[in-house]
Amino acid sequence: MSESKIKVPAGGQKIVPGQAVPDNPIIPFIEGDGIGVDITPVMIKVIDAAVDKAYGGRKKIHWMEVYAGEKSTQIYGPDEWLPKETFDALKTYSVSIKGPMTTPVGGGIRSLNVALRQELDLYQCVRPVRYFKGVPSPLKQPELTDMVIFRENTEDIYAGIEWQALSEGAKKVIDFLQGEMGVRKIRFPATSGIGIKPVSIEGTTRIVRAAIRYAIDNDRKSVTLVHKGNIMKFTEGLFRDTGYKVAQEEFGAQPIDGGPWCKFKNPNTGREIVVKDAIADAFLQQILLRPAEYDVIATLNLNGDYVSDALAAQVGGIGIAPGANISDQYACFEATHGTAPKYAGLDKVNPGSLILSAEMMLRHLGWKEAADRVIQGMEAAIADKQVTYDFARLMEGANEVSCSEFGDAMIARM
Ligand SMILES: NC(=O)C1=CN([C@@H]2O[C@H](COP(=O)(O)OP(=O)(O)OC[C@H]3O[C@@H](n4cnc5c(N)ncnc54)[C@H](OP(=O)(O)O)[C@@H]3O)[C@@H](O)[C@H]2O)C=CC1
Ligand SMILES: O=C(O)CCC(=O)C(=O)O
Ligand SMILES: [Mg+2]
Repeated sequence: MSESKIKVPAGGQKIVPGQAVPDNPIIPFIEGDGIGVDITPVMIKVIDAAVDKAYGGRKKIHWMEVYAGEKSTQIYGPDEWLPKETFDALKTYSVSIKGPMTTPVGGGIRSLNVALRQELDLYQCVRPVRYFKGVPSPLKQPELTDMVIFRENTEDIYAGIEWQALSEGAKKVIDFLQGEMGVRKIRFPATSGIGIKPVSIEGTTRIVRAAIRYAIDNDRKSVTLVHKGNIMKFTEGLFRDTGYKVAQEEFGAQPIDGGPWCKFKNPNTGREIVVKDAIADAFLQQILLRPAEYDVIATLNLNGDYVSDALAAQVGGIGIAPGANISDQYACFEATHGTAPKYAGLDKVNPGSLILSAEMMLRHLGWKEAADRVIQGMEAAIADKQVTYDFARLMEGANEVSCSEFGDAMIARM
C-alpha cells in the first residue's frame, strides 16, 4: 500500500455525527484549483481569527489538508484527481470545506465536484442568497432578495450519464430508443450525443423535506418548487408533484383554493408556510421583478445551478455566494463560484464566498459566536468600502484591496 500523503494534525479530534462537537475538531480542506490558492489560505486565516476572538483560545480548528484536482495529480501522480484517501478522510472527519475545482468542457475528466457530491451522497446543495449593505447590485432594491436555495445535488441530467455523438454507446442507446421504445423524436439520430435525466421520488422527497424543515426551523414564509414540469413531465413534473405530496403528507399542508399551492402552520411559531411552485423560465424573470415573493427554493440539480449564479448576481455577484453540500451524515462546504482561472495566483479575487461558506460551517458546528464575528467583519469591511476589485469597480469611493488584504480588513473589524 502506498504511503499516506495526509498529515493528521496532532492535538485535534474527529467530529463524530450524533456526538457533541469537540473544541479542537479536525477539519479537512481541499485547497482547490485556480483561485483556490488565493482564497483558501485567506478563509483559514479569517476563520481562525473569528474562532479565537469568539472563544479566547478555548476552541480551535485543526485544519488538515487533503488533496483533489490539479494539486492531487502533482502529489499522487498524473491520473490521481480524487484519491481514495481523500474520500476516506472526508467521510472519517464528517465536516470539510473545499475550494473550487476545474472541469474541462466537452471532454476530459468528469466533474470532481459532482463526483464528490455523488460519492458522499451530499444530496442537499444549500445556497443562501442575502444582501450585504453597501454591496453594488444591478437591482434598485437588492435587499428584497433574501432566499435560500435547496438544490438537489445527486440526480438530473447533471449526473453525467451521457454518450458522445458518433460513439458505439450513443448508437446503441439510439437504436434501443428507436427500435424498442418507439421513439421518433430524435431529430438527427446519426449524429446525436445522448444524455439521461434520472429524477426519482426518493431523491425529490428528501430534498423537498430538507427545504421544508429549513423553512420551519428558520421561520420562513414559503417554499417554492422550481421546475420545468410542463415540458419534462415525468422528471421535472414528478419533482413538482412529489414536492406537493411531501408538503401534504409529511407536514399536513392543505390546498389553497383547491390547490396545487398549499399551506400549513409552522409548529414552532404558528405562522403560515406556503408551499407553491414556479416554472423555471418564469421564475428567472420573477426573481428580478418580484424577489420579495420568494423565500426558500427547492429545485432540481441543473435549475439550481443556473438559479444560484443568477441570484448571486442580484446581490452583488458570485464573489460573496456561499454554499454547503450536506447529507444526513456528512457536510462539505464550498463557494458557488468556480476556479476563475484568469485570476489564479494574483491575490485579487473576493475571498468572501469561501469565507461565508466557512461561516455556514461554523453554524453547522454550533459555533454561533464565531460565525457572528465573521458576519460582523464582512459587514464592517464592506461598510468601510474596503473591497476587492469586483465590488470596487462598481462602487463610488471604494478602496480596492487585494484578496488577502480583504481578509485582514475583516479581521481588524471583528
Ligand atoms: N464547485 C466548483 O468547484 C465549481 C467549479 N467550476 C469550474 O470552474 C471553472 C471556471 O468556470 P467559469 O465558468 O469561469 O466560472 P467562475 O465562477 O470560475 O468564474 C466566472 C467569473 O465569475 C467571477 N468570479 C468568480 N469567482 C470570483 C471571486 N471569488 N471573486 C470575484 N469574482 C469572481 C469572475 O468574473 P469577472 O470576469 O467579471 O471578474 C469570473 O471571471 C470551470 O472548469 C468550471 O467547471 C464552476 C463552478 C463551480
Ligand atoms: O463541477 C463543476 O465544474 C461545476 C459545478 C457548478 O457549477 C456548481 O455546482 O455550481
Ligand atoms: Mg454553478
